[in-house]
Amino acid sequence: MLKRCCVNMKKTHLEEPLLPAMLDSQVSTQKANAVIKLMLTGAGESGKSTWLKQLRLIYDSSFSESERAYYLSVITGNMLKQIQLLLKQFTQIHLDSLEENLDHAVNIILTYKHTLLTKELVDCITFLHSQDLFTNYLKTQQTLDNYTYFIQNLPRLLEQLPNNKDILCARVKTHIETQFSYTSDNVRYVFHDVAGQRDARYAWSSRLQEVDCIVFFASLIEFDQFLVEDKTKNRMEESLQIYSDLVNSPVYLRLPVILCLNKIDLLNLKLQFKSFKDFFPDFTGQNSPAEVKQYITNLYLKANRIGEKIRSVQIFETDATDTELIGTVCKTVMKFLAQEQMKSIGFM
Ligand SMILES: Nc1nc2c(ncn2[C@@H]2O[C@H](COP(=O)(O)OP(=O)(O)OP(=O)(O)O)[C@@H](O)[C@H]2O)c(=O)[nH]1
Ligand SMILES: [Mg+2]
Repeated sequence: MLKRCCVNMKKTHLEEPLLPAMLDSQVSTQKANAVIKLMLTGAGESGKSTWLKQLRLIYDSSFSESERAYYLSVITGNMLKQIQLLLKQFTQIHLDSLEENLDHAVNIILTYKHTLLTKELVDCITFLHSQDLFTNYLKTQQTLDNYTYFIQNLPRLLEQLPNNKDILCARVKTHIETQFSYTSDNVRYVFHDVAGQRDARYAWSSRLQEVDCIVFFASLIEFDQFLVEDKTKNRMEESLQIYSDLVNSPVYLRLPVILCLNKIDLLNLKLQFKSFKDFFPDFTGQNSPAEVKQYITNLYLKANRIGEKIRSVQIFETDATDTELIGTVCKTVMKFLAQEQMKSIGFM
C-alpha cells in the first residue's frame, strides 16, 4: 500500500559524498499529501546513480561549476586507470614489437600519476588509439561502458569543463546509500539509490521493507562482461539471479516492479564486435539489437514466476544518459504508480 502522510521536507542530495556542493542540494518547498518511496536496485554499474543524476537535472538544478570541475577529475581518473590497466597487459604481449613513437606514448601514460588532464596526456592517448595494434587488442578487452565516448571527447575536455552528458557518463561507484526526492501533483517521490556490488547487497533488505516500489536496472550490454567482484561470474547471469531473488521473494510481493533494460544506446555498438550467442548459446536469433533485446527481455520475463495479478511489472528500455528519455519514462512511472495506488485501495 502506498502511504498517505504529511510533506517530507528532508534535504535531498545526490551521490558522490566527497563533493560538498552536492550535499547542499535544494530543498523542495512544494506541498505534498502523499509519499511514494522507490528503491533503485540492480547489480553494480547497471545505471542506478546515473538515473539519480537525471532526476536532479530534471526536477532540481543543473551542475555547478565546482561540481563540473570535480567531474573533470573523476573522468580523467576513470580513463587513466582504465588505460593504464589495459596497457599493463598490452605491453606484456607486445613488449618487443612496439615502435618508438608508440613506446614513448605508452611510457608517458603508464607513469602518469595525477588526475589533471594535460595536453601531453591527451595527445598520447589519442595517438595510442590511432594505432591498429592497440585498437585490435582493445576489441578483445572489457572496458568502461563509456570508454569510446570519452576517447572521442577528451580533447574537448582540455578546453571546457564537462557538460551534462559527460557527467552522466562518468563513473563513481556508490558506497553509501543516498536519496533524491521531488514533488509532483501533490505527491512526493523519494528515490533511494543503493550500492549494487555483492558485498553491499546485504543492506538492501531493510530498505526494501520500507519502500513502495522496486526499480530494477539491468544492463543490456553486460552479456560478455564479468563481475568486478568475481571475475568468473557473467554479469548478465548475476543480474538475472538478483532480479529473480527479488521478484519471487514472498517478502516483497506487495511491491510493484519497474524494470529498466538499460544502456540501450550501447547495444548496437557492442554487437558489432561481439556475438551474443558466444555467451548465451541457447540464443538462435540474428546478432541484431532487436533480436538480442527481445531475447534478454524474455529471460527477465521468465525469471519472474509471480503472476501479473499479484505483482505488476512495467518494463522500459532506457538510456540513462538521455535526459529527455528519462523525463518521459519518469512521467509514465508516475502514472503507473498512481494506477497501482488506485488498485491497492480497491478502485481498479
Ligand atoms: N551510455 C550509457 N552509459 C550508462 C547508462 N547507464 C549507466 N551508464 C554508465 O555506466 C556506468 C555505471 O553507472 P552507475 O549509474 O554508476 O551504476 P550503478 O548502478 O549506480 O553502480 P553501483 O554504484 O556500483 O551500484 C557510468 O559510467 C554511467 O555513465 C546508459 O544507459 N548509457
Ligand atoms: Mg551507484
